[in-house]
Amino acid sequence: MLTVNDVSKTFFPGTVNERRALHQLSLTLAEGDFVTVIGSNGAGKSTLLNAVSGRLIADGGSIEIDGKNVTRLPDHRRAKYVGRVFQDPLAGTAPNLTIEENLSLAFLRGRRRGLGPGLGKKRRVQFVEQLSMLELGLEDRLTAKVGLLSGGQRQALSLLMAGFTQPRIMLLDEHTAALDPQRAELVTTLTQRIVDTGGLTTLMVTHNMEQAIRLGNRLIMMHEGQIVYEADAATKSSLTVQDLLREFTKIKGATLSDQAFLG
Ligand SMILES: Nc1ncnc2c1ncn2[C@@H]1O[C@H](COP(=O)(O)OP(=O)(O)OP(=O)(O)O)[C@@H](O)[C@H]1O
Repeated sequence: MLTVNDVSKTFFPGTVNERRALHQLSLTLAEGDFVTVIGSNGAGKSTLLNAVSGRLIADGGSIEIDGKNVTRLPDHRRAKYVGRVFQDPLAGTAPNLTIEENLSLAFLRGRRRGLGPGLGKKRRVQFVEQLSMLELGLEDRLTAKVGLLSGGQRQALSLLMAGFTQPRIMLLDEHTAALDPQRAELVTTLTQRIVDTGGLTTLMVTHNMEQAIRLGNRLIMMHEGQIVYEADAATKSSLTVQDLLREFTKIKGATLSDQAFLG
């Protein structure tokens, strides 16, 4: 489903600001895999997601989604394959548009743009159905401006929108990190539900090790642009936060950033 083969990315090469963000990284996700990604600050987690989404073009290596080589495709040409939710609840939705207009945009993503055809009666019924799944009462507020929603509600909506068109790959980039613990838990539960319902192939970056263990069927740990530890489904089912900390201390000089530990 997703093949990242030997991908490298260096920012400002040959200058004093040179930063090697990804170093010959390879990763393969089968259909329906849900891989959680942890690692130190600056390990290259977001760069990996950016390389997959096309926001950044890798310097070397190749990326295939569903057997199609997308390595050189810019993000707007990968949009129909990729759903993404960012850390910032403001990033995934348009505040001045209503809930149903935002959903329409998501629905039309990767197709011809325009709000008109998105707002038919049939589609509205579908929106209500999808919103009900969030259990936040948003289905009764279709014409409310999204800017009026709380961070957690917006993030739940972003998640729904990202999963709406059954993307071939779902990218979640610390999407619960900016929320208070209660809302983060809600969005985590919704994530599991939306991924399960759609059978979505997913890469999720998190700084919360407990969440990384609880969600998904595989886990990877990154450090300095490489995957330094990987747990398959069998290993992950009995993995503990202590195990992960132990793995991490094997990497000399590194400190694993973990929100759960930072409180
Ligand atoms: N647009 C950019 N321009 C220059 N350097 C960048 C850029 N994006 C990332 N980097 C650098 O690349 C490295 C990897 O960054 P990245 O954001 O991928 O790490 P991360 O694992 O997501 O970190 P964090 O957990 O802190 O978000 C870092 O050294 C970072 O400073």
